[in-house]
Amino acid sequence: MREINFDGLVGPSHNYAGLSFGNIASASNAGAVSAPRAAALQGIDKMRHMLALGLPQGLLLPHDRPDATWLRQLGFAGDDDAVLAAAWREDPGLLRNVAAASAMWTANAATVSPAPDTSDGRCHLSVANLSTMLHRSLEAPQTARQLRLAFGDTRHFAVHDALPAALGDEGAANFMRLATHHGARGVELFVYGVRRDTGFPARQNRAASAAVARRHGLDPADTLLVEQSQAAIDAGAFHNDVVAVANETVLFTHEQAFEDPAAVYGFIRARLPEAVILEVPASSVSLEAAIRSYLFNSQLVTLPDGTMALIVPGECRELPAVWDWLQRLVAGNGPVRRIDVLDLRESMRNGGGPACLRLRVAVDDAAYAAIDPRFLLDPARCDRIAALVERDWPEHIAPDDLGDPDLWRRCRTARAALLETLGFGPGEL
Ligand SMILES: NCCC[C@H](NC(=O)CCC(=O)O)C(=O)O
Repeated sequence: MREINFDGLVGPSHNYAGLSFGNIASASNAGAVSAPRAAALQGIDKMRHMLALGLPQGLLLPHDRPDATWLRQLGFAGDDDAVLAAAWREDPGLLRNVAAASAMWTANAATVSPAPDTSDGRCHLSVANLSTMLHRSLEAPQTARQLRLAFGDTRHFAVHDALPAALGDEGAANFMRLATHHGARGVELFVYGVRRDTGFPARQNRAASAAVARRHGLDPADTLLVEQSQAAIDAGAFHNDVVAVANETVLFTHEQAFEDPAAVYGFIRARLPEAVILEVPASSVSLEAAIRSYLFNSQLVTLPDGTMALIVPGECRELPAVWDWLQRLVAGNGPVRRIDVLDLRESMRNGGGPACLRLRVAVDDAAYAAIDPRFLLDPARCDRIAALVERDWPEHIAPDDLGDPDLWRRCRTARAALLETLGFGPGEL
């Protein structure tokens, strides 16, 4: 069995509108000028890097933005440009929401339970409703269409629609799986937050996590619902993957990630005695430093030789406490043998690190062969996409550009050219 990372390609409308309350990077860069072309190229470089490490790599596509179809529900009428112009005039905030390129963070696209864990032996994917943030709540229908195309073979895959919006669900960013290896039956941890009336929102509802586990046919004995710590949410960890990441036998976590860490570690150790829990104490790396550097939003991956690599964002090098800790991690004789540093600054400035940009799907050979190959990458396809991005993606977007009809057309044309290059017919997505 192998694990494929499906990265979201950064869409041509990538911008800094400051839409995510509780996401400190998004709020503090509100109003800045974005660089969609550079952002997409940084993401493609990450995909190329994974391929060069000998790992399979997939792609999910940018959604249609700005989304005039969604605005029509609000009573705006006419052709797309008329709808967008009216929204910009009457309520610019609405236009900012429908212009967000946030589908790039595919860790929030769905929750995935690989076949060894489920009762029917298929890989189950539940589309996330992302209902806590307006701009992200638009994503589910287009995500569902893509996942149904990519994973349409029902002998191997089951794709579930998003849960009702009242139960906020943010997908795999609040989910961790540990197993002896990708192909073994694993334990699945669903991390939720408890809603309060003040402070930053808890985006993942406990009942949503439980529903996903139930729909996927998981064995309750191998499933744990875990409360995210209030301290982590308050410090800006709007998703659990900002403070913890797991891969096969390894859990890499901040000491303050969970409300009751001892219960989490105890459950893992009881089910998976060979588990290695790498807990970073607050005395070495504070929650604040963890969130600023996105240390835990790294991709922890198993290389073809069986050792693990940690793919970290460049910001980790800028904080001495974090960088020192990483040096100590590779110097020890543990499972993580290499640290690769990637520049993802454009995505990071909206609160999305390496792990946010990817959705993991573990499959055996037969299921791998059943995936629609248009969603899989090799170096030549990466080059073709990069050439298109160089040609068609806007170089910069300033906040007021979002009201410019030229930008809307550019975004539409760029996406259409991408879909055509990748072999998707008109109306397929
Ligand atoms: N997993 C990383 C998700 C980051 C994402 N940021 C955003 O949507 C920022 C968009 C903006 O502010 O324009 C979020 O908070 O859900």
